Amino acid sequence: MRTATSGPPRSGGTPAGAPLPPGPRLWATLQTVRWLRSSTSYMDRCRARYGDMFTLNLVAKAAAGPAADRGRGRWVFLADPAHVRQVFTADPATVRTGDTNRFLAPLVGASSILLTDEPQHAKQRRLLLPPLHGERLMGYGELMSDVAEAELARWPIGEPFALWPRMQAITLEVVVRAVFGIGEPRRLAYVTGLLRTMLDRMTSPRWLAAQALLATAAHDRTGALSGAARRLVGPVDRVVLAEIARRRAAPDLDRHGDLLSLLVQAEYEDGTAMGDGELRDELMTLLIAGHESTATALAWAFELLLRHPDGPARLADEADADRDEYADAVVKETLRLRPVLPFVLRSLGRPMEIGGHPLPAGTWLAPCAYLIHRREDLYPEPLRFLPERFVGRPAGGSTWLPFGGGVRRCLGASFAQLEMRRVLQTVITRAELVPAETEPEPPRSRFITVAPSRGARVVMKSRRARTPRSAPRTWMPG
Ligand code: HEM
Repeated sequence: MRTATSGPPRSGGTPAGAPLPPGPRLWATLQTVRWLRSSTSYMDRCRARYGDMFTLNLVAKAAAGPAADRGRGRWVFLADPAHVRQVFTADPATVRTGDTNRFLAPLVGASSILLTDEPQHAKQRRLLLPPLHGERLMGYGELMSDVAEAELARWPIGEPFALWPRMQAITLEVVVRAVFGIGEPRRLAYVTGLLRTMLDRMTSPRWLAAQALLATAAHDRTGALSGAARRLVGPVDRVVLAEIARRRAAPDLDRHGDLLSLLVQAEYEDGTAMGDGELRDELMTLLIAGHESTATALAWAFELLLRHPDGPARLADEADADRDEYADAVVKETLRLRPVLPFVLRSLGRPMEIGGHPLPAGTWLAPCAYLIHRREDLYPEPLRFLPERFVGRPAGGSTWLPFGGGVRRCLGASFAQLEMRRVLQTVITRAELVPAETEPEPPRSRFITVAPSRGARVVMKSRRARTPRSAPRTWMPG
């Protein structure tokens, strides 16, 4: 076994022979074990040792599929905002994303927006973006508060429980209702139940281990499903395709406000519309991207806010006065300190020089929100949860990156922030919550997100009756 030393690693050599930025010289398997034990601590240690640009050699080839062969599991982490800006604003033919998301193909389907690159990706974004922004978005605010209200009524008083699964229930119901417009309770329970089962199985350690071992058999470049994946996704697929058929047959489609109805009517620039397969893939993408990440971010928001002196009281006071500034700051600070997706991935379609390092085509880059958010020069006392730093101050374009950036920036960023504000406001104004344990919860990696290790355990001391809102709330778009 080799030991960690500084300087350019031999193992960091590229197919073209140029050395990648420095990084640990351990075998890839050992680096992967350390990464799996705690990806965040490993990133912290590597940044302290190698600086703002370092290379990890991870056993990621199998999990990412054949397209990763060129990257060979070596990821160049970027923790300097100037380097990340350069990547996010680069020509899309040079900096690509589809290949790096290939491992999601069994779940989201080969034509998902997550897996395509320009020019197809831009066409898909033009269709998917409008229903998730502006006026349309505001229409979902009441739905979010109502779902949170109903969920809160089911929580026990005086007993410890984990908030994370409760947040998953809220965000799953919100996204299913927003996407499909299903309000009928039995059908809603059926659809959310199917999705929950699929997601729980696909993010279980057993499934992930099987994926890592069998990934190349599980899907090919076109994203064809393996038998195991098909058994898990099949029932959800059938429900999604049935909803698409129902919507296509609806005589009053233009009166529906749900995302599916809008997408069925949407047209590409050449006047064509999405086929059933494309619609299925985009809907699965929205359902999956739209629920787990928001639930985890909400669990972190409660875990951090409930330990912050005066935080809950200030958020409740402002909510009662129909003001959103502090809630918005809590959301931004939560996503700064605990970005649920700590980094994004890009692959180089052509050579590129970053920070004096010539990087050959095929290199994988990891613009790293987690490390940038912890820079003392950008955020004084970076390890403290201080929502006040965002009150009256907008988040910086290349210094606050929980939603990634450039042409791939999260399509649901505004939706997610609205949902986080509404759920926080509903719960904090209606319930007195305290942390169940005195020790703060450390981060723990789960699938591709980083969640509170104990699931954000709390005790609800009391619950209050609902107070009607006087007027629609104002809010700051993310
Ligand atoms: C707190 C919650 C969320 C977080 C932290 C989050 C984060 C992210 C990140 C980091 C990316 C990758 C961006 C990049 O590669 O530069 C992404 C992409 C995406 N997200 Fe989210 N997301 C959240 C919620 C949502 C919601 C609610 C939806 C939809 C309803 C959504 C839909 C998407 C889609 C469709 C993409 C792919 C965009 C593209 O490739 O063009 N996300 N998200």
